[in-house]
Amino acid sequence: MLGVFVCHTFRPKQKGAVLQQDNPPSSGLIRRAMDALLTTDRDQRIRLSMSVMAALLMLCCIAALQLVAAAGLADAGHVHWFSVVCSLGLIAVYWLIRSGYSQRWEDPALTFLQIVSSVTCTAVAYVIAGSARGITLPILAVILIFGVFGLSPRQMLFVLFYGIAVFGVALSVAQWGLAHGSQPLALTAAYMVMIVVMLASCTFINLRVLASRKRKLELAQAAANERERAIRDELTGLHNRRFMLEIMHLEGARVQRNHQPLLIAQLDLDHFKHINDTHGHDAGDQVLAAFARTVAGYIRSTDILARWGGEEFVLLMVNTAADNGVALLERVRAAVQESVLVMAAGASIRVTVSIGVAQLQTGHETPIGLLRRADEALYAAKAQGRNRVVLADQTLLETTVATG
Ligand SMILES: Nc1nc2c(ncn2[C@@H]2O[C@H](COP(=O)(O)OP(=O)(O)OP(=O)(O)O)[C@@H](O)[C@H]2O)c(=O)[nH]1
Repeated sequence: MLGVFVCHTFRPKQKGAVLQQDNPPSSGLIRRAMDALLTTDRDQRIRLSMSVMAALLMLCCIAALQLVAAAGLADAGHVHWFSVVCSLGLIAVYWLIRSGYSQRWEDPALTFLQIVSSVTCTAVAYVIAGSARGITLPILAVILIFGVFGLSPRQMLFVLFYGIAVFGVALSVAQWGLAHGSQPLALTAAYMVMIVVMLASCTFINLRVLASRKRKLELAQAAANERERAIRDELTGLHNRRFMLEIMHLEGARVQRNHQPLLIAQLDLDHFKHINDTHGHDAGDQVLAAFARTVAGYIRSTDILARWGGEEFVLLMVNTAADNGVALLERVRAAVQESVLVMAAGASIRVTVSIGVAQLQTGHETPIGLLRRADEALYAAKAQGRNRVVLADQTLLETTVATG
């Protein structure tokens, strides 16, 4: 039963036809029943499966108490009421999660509520279980194991102190409050010691587990930050040469496989040395950053722009035909020509850009070969007077777009 429950609880959302055919005929029925019980929503399914597992555990506890009562060791009336109240509690928790009502709260899985109420029920079970009260200790242990992985450190600390308090009361009631329940005080003390040990150990493990989970997250975050730093250009915020080389190889292989057009453009600011010499290096930096923003505002989200180095940029345009790419680059060129960067000191700086662009030749051309042709086209653009777009392979486009 539990095996079926676990298999169907964590099954993938979609199953292929082949897999479904391989299943025995009853599996469809079981799956439908599981879907009805746990829903098909992945998050809800996890929450409900945990609460159903906790409920099965509590039902085992109830069954054990019923056996104890049947053996005449516990008051049947008390056990009866305990069973009814616990069952109603389990149904209420299941309903709150299944209906989606619990999603209004911070903890939609109701883990904390379930663990605190389970600890309370176990303490009550200790009181009413008579001389068989020892059976409640393993139940408490299993409940606490759920807490180790499901509670925050603060919640777990609450459970620690609450557990000590509620079991302290339960042990006192069982020891001194019930005429039929008394046992040697030393045995009660031994129970209390074991309960405190269990609660404290589980709290310790919870803190360790969460600390290592946090450390793992921090390491993953640090690795992600490091990776981001390694592929970003600090000045412009664009991707850098290293990233562009990686992407060029990946995209190059992909488009060759899928026979899609791929364009690479090299963009180089004109007479940038003059800007540095006239306005200073800081002003040059601001021009580079402003240029990056201008170009980024014109390209599509699927295009990738990177700073290749110095005042040189590379733009990769996937699935783009030569005429469309050249038209876009022409708009970029015009926008750069139009924009004016006003410096704090009052000086206004204008720049122009020369652009060489090439389309990947189907067959065996590598992205590096493509880049070389784009670079040659850029050289041609510079040679023809700058501030223009030159396409490497003129047969792809009737005319080279050239403006002065
Ligand atoms: N401010 C600034 N300048 C840089 C940076 N990287 C490179 N440069 C400068 O960019 C200038 C590039 O000069 P050149 O290669 O002669 O090119 P150019 O002056 O743009 O001339 P053409 O490309 O032929 O139009 C050099 O003066 C570099 O020092 C940077 O990060 N910031």
